[in-house]
Amino acid sequence: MKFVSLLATRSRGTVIAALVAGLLSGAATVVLIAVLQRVLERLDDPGTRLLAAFIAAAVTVLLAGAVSSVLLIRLAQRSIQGLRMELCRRILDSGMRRIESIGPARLQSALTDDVQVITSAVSSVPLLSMNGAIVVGAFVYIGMLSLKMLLGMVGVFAVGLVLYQLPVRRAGAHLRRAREHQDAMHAHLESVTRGAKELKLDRERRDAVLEGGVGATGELLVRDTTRGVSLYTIAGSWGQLLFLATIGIMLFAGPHFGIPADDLTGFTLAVIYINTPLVTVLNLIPALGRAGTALRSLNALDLGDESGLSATKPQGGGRSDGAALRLHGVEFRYDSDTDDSGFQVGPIDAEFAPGTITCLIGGNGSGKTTLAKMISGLYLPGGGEISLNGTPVTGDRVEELRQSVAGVFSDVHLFRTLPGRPDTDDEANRLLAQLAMDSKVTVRDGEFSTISLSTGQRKRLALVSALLSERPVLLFDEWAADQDPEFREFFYTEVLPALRKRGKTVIAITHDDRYFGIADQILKLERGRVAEPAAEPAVL
Ligand SMILES: Nc1ncnc2c1ncn2[C@@H]1O[C@H](COP(=O)(O)OP(=O)(O)OP(=O)(O)O)[C@@H](O)[C@H]1O
Repeated sequence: MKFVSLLATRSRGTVIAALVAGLLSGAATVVLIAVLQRVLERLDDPGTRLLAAFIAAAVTVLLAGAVSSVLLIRLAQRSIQGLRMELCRRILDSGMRRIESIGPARLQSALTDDVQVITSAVSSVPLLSMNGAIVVGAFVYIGMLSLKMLLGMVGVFAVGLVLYQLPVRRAGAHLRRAREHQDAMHAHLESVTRGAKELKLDRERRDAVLEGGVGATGELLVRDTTRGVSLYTIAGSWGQLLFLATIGIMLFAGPHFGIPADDLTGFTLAVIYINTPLVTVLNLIPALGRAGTALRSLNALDLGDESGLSATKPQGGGRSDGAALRLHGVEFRYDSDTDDSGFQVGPIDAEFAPGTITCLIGGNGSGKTTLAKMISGLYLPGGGEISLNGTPVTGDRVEELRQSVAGVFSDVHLFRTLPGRPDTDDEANRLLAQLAMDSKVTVRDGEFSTISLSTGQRKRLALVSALLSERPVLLFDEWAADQDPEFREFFYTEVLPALRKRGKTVIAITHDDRYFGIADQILKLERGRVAEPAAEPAVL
């Protein structure tokens, strides 16, 4: 039903128009079969009226069917696009923590596999409706010939339908399992593409990923998909069997129930006429079953909804010199999947003033990135309060906080297009020259000419993007870790002080103790808490 509403909610008018055209095509089918039967009864001289009726009915069947199909094709394509947009919106409206815990493999699988399966099913709807209209039309015609025949036929089909449900249910169960294997397969495929270097250097691991991962999961996937689709196909071949059974029963038993020979001829004509449409409909049902499973899987994506936080446009934030951030007892907890250990960052009290540089330091896993995600509004603190320019960040002010921060995280995604004003090309090219990237990359119409670069070079482009965004708060998560000594020095002694001079609030997560001296404040984390007493900035 979800599948039907997927189409119906897009455009009620188009659905109704397609339905009316489909009904017209079905009604014309009734007329067409009736005309054919009359012609067969008077083959010697059918007459021009029957010829005209035949042409009119045939043209109406084709035209109305085509109109219905075209409307449904448009509707189907719109539905697919709507579904894709809705899914992307749901992902982006979801909390960062949710996105991280669902993981890229599952999200990728939803955006590609599930949407693809639904796409192919939605694309088959026009064919389904056209053939469905013919089948319904033929049923109506049989009913008009004789109610007894219709009841007999409906009876046979009802039994068939009940029996049809048995394999269909089992098929559904197999396809649901196949869907789970598909998620696991995505994770293995990601290991192959992203971990190609490591796998080439480690034969044992490569075999494990190939045989134990892709191979083993692939076998399960093949098994369950084959069983599911085969069962659907077997169920579909019931159609053929029902056909023969219906014709046989009617032709052999009909005369004993007083059904005239002419009606039996009309009946046989109608049943043979719907052979191909019926088989088409039955063959398309597996695709609908798979789409149902995919839709359920998409709905089961527990993405949550933070859209309320970004519903209103931020009042302040955006471009300004700097922003005053204050943390009061903020904390965040990662819960463990297996036990109740988890990891807690905070409660933390801290202040970040405009025109200052804060170095956020501490050992690996001490909570620096987690704190940075709270500071930038990506993680909502489980307790405590963040204030931005003296106003507590609650509810829809979270978006204001997010839009105030330009963050370059260690796993930064580099976009080819630059943020901000359209006239930034000159400024961007000047920054590229300062970062010694001008021989490799240029900016034109707000786009980098290339982003196929080394890790350190890509980080420099990410820095250019962050600087151009003109946000009041700049947050760097170990930006210099991938840079050569010369550029490390440049970053700490030129870039950061220049930002401070412009009044920006600068927060740099760093392990580079050589440069701690540039900081106005050093915040050291140990096991998620600020180390006491706070370390004093060393003098350069
Ligand atoms: N995605 C996650 N899921 C569950 N726990 C996490 C996750 N990310 C971090 N943690 C927990 O939080 C702790 C702090 O991680 P965080 O990334 O904030 O540390 P960090 O100080 O930035 O470390 P590093 O210097 O290595 O980057 C980790 O030790 C881990 O226990």
